[in-house]
Amino acid sequence: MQQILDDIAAQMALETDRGKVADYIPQLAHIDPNQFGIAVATPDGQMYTAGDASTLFSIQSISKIFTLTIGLGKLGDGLWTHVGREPSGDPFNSIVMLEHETGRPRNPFINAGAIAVVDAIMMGHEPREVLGEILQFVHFITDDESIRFDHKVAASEMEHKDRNASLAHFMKSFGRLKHDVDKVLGTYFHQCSIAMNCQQLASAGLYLVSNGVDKHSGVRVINEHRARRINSLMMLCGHYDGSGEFAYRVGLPGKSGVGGGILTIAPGKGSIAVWSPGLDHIGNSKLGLKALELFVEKTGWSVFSD
Ligand SMILES: NC(=O)CC[C@H](N)C(=O)O
Repeated sequence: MQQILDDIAAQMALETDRGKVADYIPQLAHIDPNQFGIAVATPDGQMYTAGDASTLFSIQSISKIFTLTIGLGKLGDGLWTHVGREPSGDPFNSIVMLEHETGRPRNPFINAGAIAVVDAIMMGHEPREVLGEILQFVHFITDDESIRFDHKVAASEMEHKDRNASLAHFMKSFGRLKHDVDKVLGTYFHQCSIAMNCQQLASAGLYLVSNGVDKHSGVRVINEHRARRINSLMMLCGHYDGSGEFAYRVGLPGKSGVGGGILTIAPGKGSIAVWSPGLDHIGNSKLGLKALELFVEKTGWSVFSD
């Protein structure tokens, strides 16, 4: 495994077409695109890394896996009255379907859906309390209390909130959001601003590798059928309108973020985190996708092969 990761990192270092760093969040625009990291965590407690696997980056939409898990834990299947579970085929920040579907977002991984999930888990509480709960959850699944929000990134998103604010107000106009829009957005932007490195992220994914149980601690994080369903949603919706391409090229549940990270789950085998800040035209990490495609070719880790 170590050799495989070293080979991938060496190959990625030679790539010249690295995509474009997200600049609609100004705080992310200055990040050096010449970085690449990969980490693999396995249920037996091993961690393999290569490249910039210990450099912190903004996990952005990868955090939507964690709020979905929390939402399912709190509301059970009641969560599905707030958000659907169908792929959208549209960009992550699209508003078009909301009008036809009475303000109920297609799935929890597009921005509108993640905002609806945040509103659902707030349950009358203040952003600070909800954020405390989200961070505590991340500390719990990583067993790492050093993980923090990046307040500068969150503030930068709040300053340029127009698109997400439009989504939120539009949903509220259909009576879909219960809380004050700015409070929901503030919570959502902070959740997206969590800074983690590939090692921490790979370790965070382990509960989805082992049917909802964190094998490190032996603690059950979520029940088995919910873990399976989160993986299904990641496979179908985790890369927005690039989900089909990701399934075709990688064949594993994965969730990307505009910080350039991708968390990928190989059920029963391991959790793979990759990071390279340059994005493709859809907003998914360009080298991240390439590296995962290589990884799956070399390891045979795919839900479509045994
Ligand atoms: N795809 C993403 O990672 C998008 C998340 C980002 N915080 C946004 O709302 O635009």
